[in-house]
Amino acid sequence: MSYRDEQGIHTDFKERMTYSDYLDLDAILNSQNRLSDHHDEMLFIVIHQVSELWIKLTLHELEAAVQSIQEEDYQPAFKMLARVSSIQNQIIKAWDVLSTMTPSEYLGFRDYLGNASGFQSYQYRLVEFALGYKTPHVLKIYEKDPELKARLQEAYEAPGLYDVAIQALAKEGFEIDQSVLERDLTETYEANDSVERAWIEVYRDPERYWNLYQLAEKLVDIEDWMQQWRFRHMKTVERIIGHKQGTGGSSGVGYLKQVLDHYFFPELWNVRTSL
Ligand code: HEM
Ligand SMILES: N[C@@H](CC(=O)c1ccccc1NC=O)C(=O)O
Repeated sequence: MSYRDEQGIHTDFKERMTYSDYLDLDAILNSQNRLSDHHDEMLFIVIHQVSELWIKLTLHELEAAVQSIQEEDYQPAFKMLARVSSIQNQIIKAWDVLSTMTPSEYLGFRDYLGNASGFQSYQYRLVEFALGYKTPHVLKIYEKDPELKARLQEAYEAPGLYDVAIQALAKEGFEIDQSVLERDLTETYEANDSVERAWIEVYRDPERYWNLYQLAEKLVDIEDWMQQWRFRHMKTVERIIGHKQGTGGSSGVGYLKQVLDHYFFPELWNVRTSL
């Protein structure tokens, strides 16, 4: 006879549940569809799929962290942001595996990729948006997919991690320019003196502003790892395709070098000089 356990779960449901069903492994493990019969295409697909899965978890954590910070519930936010950094560290290690692929091996199946490119990774754009980097041209790619476009548009207009961190500074009593507090969220965040002055105070007296100080350092961790990911991507691309044009239509390595110049949380880096 079937009955419920102390958590209200049916025992016959428990008996039916399996490892594969729970994890939907059929869907996941039947999604490595090579277009060529080149041995290394499997590596290429798997690296991208695991990266996208980690990015999915990153977004889940970032969205919840933004909400916690807005609610001034800092401890859970710190935990989630620490997890994001740990995931970033994990994805960066994937470049070591991918680098075992030589230029000749990649060229053996590159043509099959057509115009597909990491440039089209919408999850990567959602991370950039969550970090306040709002580049409008990336939205155009998704015109043909209204559902996806709507999700991106929403994130594009929403406050990012740094916006809520700056609101936290204002809630603590720091004088932050209205132009920042009421900024157009669809623009990429730009450095502001009142924000830098506030962070300087926080860094001069960490004990007094312990939550804000911890928050700042978590943001620096995330930006630091993000830059390391971008750098390893650029270098891996250089060792595999040199300065060839990208399948997405960009200059390739030149473009990837250029995005490295962008700072997500500029004042947190400036503060190091100003202190
Ligand atoms: C052989 C390996 C790889 C090569 C040769 C490569 C090459 C490139 C190039 C040339 C671009 C510039 C856009 C273009 O014109 O196509 C690009 C962008 C991008 N790639 Fe890769 N990539 C590789 C692996 C990866 C992996 C493993 C990921 C992880 C998900 C990834 C994610 C991205 C993302 C997110 C962008 C957009 C970057 C931006 O706009 O800032 N790529 N890639
Ligand atoms: N942009 C790459 C192609 C590429 O890397 C790619 C192609 C399809 C799916 C994911 C990719 N990865 C990252 O850009 C190239 O120019 O070779």
